[in-house]
Amino acid sequence: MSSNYRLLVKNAKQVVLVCNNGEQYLTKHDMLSLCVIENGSVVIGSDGLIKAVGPAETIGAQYSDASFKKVIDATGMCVLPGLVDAHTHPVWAGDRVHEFAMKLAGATYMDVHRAGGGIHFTVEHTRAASSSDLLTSLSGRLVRMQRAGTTLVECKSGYGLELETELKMLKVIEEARRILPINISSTYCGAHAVPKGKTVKEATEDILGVQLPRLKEQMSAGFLRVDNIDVFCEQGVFDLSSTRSILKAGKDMGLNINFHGDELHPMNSAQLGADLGALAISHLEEVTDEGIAAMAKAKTAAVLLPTTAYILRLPQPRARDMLEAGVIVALGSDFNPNAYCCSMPIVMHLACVNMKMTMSEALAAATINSAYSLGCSHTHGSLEVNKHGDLLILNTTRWEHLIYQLGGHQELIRYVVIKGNVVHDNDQTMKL
Ligand SMILES: N=CN[C@@H](CCC(=O)O)C(=O)O
Ligand SMILES: [Zn+2]
Repeated sequence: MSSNYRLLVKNAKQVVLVCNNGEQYLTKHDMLSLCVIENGSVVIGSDGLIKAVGPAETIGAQYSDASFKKVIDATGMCVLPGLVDAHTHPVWAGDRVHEFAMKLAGATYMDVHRAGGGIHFTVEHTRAASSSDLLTSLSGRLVRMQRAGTTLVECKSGYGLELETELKMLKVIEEARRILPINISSTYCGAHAVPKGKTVKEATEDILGVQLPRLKEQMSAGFLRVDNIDVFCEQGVFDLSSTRSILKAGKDMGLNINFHGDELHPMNSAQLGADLGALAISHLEEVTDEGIAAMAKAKTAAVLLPTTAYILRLPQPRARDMLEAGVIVALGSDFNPNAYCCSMPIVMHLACVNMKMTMSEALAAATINSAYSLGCSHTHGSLEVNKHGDLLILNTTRWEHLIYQLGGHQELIRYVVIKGNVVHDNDQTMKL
């Protein structure tokens, strides 16, 4: 074997594959015993795809004649798949640190929203911002996520609420996709709030009659690639019937349904999503038993967002009930001006402590299941041959340290690799 390969990661103390049978998602007990190789190596080809992963000795013998552009000796270190952040709102101008103070003093999310703050505050600032300023701040946020181990991230629009700004945001996401190594799944979220001065009916008509047709044109012309459609289905935002018509129209355009539901009130969003064949529903703090059963049956992923309940002091999503019912549970940071968190390791920690998930469940949720929620688990979310060579190398001998050491990821993550290229090399890591 003498062809050229991009990367060899050799002799790692642990290589966490997550799964190794081409599973598209994991549920129930399969989330409890992840596939881990002790003393393993990984080979990534010049196309950025994984060519081999297995015991270090076997790989060493098989590839003894091969040449590699880069070799990383991972002795005493752990390798795991790049993390997948299944829910973020990273394109915006104007932070909301002042609202954080209001919420700490007792205001609820909806108190702030109804008073014209919250999403409305961000919409005003994002409408006024230039594309280049939005791209600069988006890039900084994505680099921060990447340093914390995220290699695939879902990015929503949704702070425009009218055609021009929604398109501006989606184009900024498209540009980030072009210039940055991180993988992006792009989501149109024009129904993130009812714009000031409009009724739900008028906002829905604008989305159906103006925004979606224009988006379709832009996509067909190859100017934009959008993967998912989202709606905030909530009391005082989009009701069940407007949500249904918007999601259905998006699906007819070929977009995956992936929306906000059952967050602050039980809306039967889970049942609606299951009925429409949604790939994912996020939040679900108020999901009912019927909603959980419907999602398990329809294989609609539940994207749980531990930062939301933490920051807003809401009841925690019922992760254990969902896991026991066989729902495909995924995780997201929900990065947005309300929940300013770029770190999936912190999200996994919160999921374990506050939502009672095990560390294995949290890692499966933040890799293969998050990839499934974005329709990408055939290419991402585990270390298997022919998948993308996206991985993390931790300066520790057990992978669980990434979750255990709250906020310790900056010291633990030595390398972040995307398609076999090192995109982050932190030689300040410490064995702690
Ligand atoms: N709940 C709706 N949307 C976001 C919050 C967005 C914002 O407050 O700007 C969420 O997922 O938490
Ligand atoms: Zn959200």
